[in-house]
Amino acid sequence: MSVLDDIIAGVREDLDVRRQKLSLDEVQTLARQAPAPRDALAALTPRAGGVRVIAEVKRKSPSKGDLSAIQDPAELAAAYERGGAAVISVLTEERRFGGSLADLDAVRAAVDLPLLRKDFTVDEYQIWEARAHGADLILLIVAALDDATLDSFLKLTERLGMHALVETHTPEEVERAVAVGARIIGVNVRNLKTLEIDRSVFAALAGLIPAGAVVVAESGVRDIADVETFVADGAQAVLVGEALVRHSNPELTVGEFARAGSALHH
Ligand SMILES: O=P(O)(O)OC[C@@H](O)[C@@H](O)c1c[nH]c2ccccc12
Repeated sequence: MSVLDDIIAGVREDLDVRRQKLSLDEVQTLARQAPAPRDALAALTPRAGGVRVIAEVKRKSPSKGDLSAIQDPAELAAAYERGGAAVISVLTEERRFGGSLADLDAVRAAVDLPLLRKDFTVDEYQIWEARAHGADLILLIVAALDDATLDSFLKLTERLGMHALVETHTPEEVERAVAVGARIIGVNVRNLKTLEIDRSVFAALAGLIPAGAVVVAESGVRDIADVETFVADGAQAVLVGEALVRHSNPELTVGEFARAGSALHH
């Protein structure tokens, strides 16, 4: 069983527990009562001379273990916002990433930016749940979904006024993302089946993404030089977790990353 399969098995178990407490019907009602979604696509659409930063609240990961004892996710997200993040990502997967919907709620209450609920979406319930908790963007990992499911999840997401970051790691997955009409396409340079990072995957795949879709480089950003490389290879946005949560001044670092991209356009 790959790491991805293993993570998804846990996600499904945890989801069954939540569904016992709150039915799909009840979550749908909460989603319909939630304040209107913010436009994550607009927030990620490139401006002249700048890379958009999606700054992630990430406590731990299966590859690295504990990353940061984040005492106050709301305070961290507020620092990201002050630093110039375009979107805040909040991991909600519990077992491997130490996240929760409580973290998402805390961040929602603290910032005005669009929020990405970062999880392994394998059930329609999670999409309604994301909206009920104030998310504006969800993650759809192509490797975890068949074509029909990917298509129906993307349609439901957009019907609820949200957008999807459609994550890929191979040329075939980019093709599948494009085929369902994804408007925000991420290239994760970490292979979720082996957890290995290969930054060269970004350049190889970015060129396959048609103009009109927002191109996001995900994972493996260590420093300004990495941001510059991804931007030079076609990234319009970068998704950064570890480098921000480990830094003593995340606000400053978000700003540096956002500017690192823009320097290349002058
Ligand atoms: O911490 P990093 O290397 O900056 O990576 C952030 C983000 O890309 C990573 O958390 C991620 C990308 N795709 C995912 C899918 C599930 C969980 C996590 C992820």
